[in-house]
Amino acid sequence: EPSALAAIREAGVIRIGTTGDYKPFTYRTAAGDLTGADIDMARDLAAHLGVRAAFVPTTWKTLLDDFKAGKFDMVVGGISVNPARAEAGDFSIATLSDGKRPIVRCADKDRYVSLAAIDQPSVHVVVNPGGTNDTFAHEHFARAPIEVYPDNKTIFEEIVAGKADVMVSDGVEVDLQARLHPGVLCPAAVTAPFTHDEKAYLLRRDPALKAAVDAWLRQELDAGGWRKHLDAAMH
Ligand SMILES: O=C(O)C(=O)C[C@]1(C(=O)O)C=C[C@@H](O)C=C1
Repeated sequence: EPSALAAIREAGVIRIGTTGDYKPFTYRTAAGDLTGADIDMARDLAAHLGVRAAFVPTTWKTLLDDFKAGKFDMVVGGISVNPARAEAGDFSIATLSDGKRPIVRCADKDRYVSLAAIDQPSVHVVVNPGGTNDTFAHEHFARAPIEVYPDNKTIFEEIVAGKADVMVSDGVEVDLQARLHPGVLCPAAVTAPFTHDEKAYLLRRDPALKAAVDAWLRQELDAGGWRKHLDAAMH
């Protein structure tokens, strides 16, 4: 059986799974265009490999099954490294380190600053299903009601509208959504993030593919290519 990298080169295309619902990493606009820092990176990688990038839609709930079913060669878009994913494929070197923090209405920013303060029967936690936020919420909140909300593009409006009080999510997303909702949504004033997570690309298991992606990514990280795409997507 040829290596995944050889198959990609042979086909002239790399198939990239992505959810398209997670700014600043992967976001499908109303016009249908995919944008985001990891989308830009995936396009650059395809160009570097001399192949076409074919994006394949997936969801946080189905991402791992779709990957295992062979629907794509890699997965991008704010993907946290976790054991279940690492068992199914290879992770690239990390693009960034992040951690989960609460985002709340600004009036509550000094209130929901610990897991204990959030985990109360009167506090409504909202979570998008299928990703690491979902796992985190169900592991840490036993008393607070958890609302599973299916659309990560509009989930923050639940907090704005007062239908939910807290979402615990990746720091990069918390900071961006606070910026997109000025004076309305704020990062809670925690002293430290609740978790430490690495973001990386999930690759079909193949030493040649991992070597090629890591060498290219090392270069992008060192030369500022990644930073440029991330900064652009944060504005
Ligand atoms: O599953 C992951 O790796 C993620 O980090 C994705 C995840 C999540 O945990 O739900 C992170 C933040 C976004 O709000 C949407 C998806």
